[in-house]
Amino acid sequence: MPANIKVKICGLTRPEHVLAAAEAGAAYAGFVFFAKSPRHVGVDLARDLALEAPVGLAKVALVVNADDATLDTITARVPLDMLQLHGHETPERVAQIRARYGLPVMKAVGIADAADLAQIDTYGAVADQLLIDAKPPKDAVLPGGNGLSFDWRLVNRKYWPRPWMLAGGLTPENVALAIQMTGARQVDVSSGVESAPGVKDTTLIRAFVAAALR
Ligand SMILES: O=C(O)c1ccccc1NCC(=O)[C@H](O)[C@H](O)COP(=O)(O)O
Repeated sequence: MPANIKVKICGLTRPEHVLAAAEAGAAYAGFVFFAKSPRHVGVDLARDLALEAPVGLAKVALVVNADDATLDTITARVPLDMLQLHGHETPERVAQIRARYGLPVMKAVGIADAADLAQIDTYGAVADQLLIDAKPPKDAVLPGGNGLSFDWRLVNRKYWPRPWMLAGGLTPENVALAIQMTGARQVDVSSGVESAPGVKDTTLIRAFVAAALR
């Protein structure tokens, strides 16, 4: 029986790509609120995209070390189903955000080697979900969305009580193998469904979701 995989397409900036993700069978759409990102959306655009998203597509706001004022504005204006914290938020800050906004929180953890896996337990105690992503290079401008993968063997056959999503360098070509090697039940992609940084590609979105769900 095919596994019930959930797919998140992150960094969406255009309504046709939100629709393509939903029609292909993605479960989550991610909107990036990070000014240095080529995928950055302001609150007004994110609101329009979220309002046009088909019912059933969960809308996720990705923020990086956001303060309360920023989160107050985003959550007041954009209809959301989840917050994704992709910076250096402490476990205390994760718990605070979760309590303040009443939305499920997914905390990103960057993995380069086995020592990094401890974060999964630390943040698993306070977050609703975890995004297990490649650790960005030291000089990277972006803390995520760099199209880099980590050694999937690090998470092979591991069990964590919180739902988690595999991310980092996934593509239509490698996502099936990544799922098979890690046992992930959820996958997240950004660069791998783009024709250029920040430019999503409908054909690649469809191919990625099909490969993940097959
Ligand atoms: O995508 C961005 O521009 C971004 C900016 C700042 C923080 C995180 C960002 N993306 C994180 C994601 O959720 C990505 O989907 C995830 O890191 C995987 O990215 P990729 O390797 O490009 O598929």
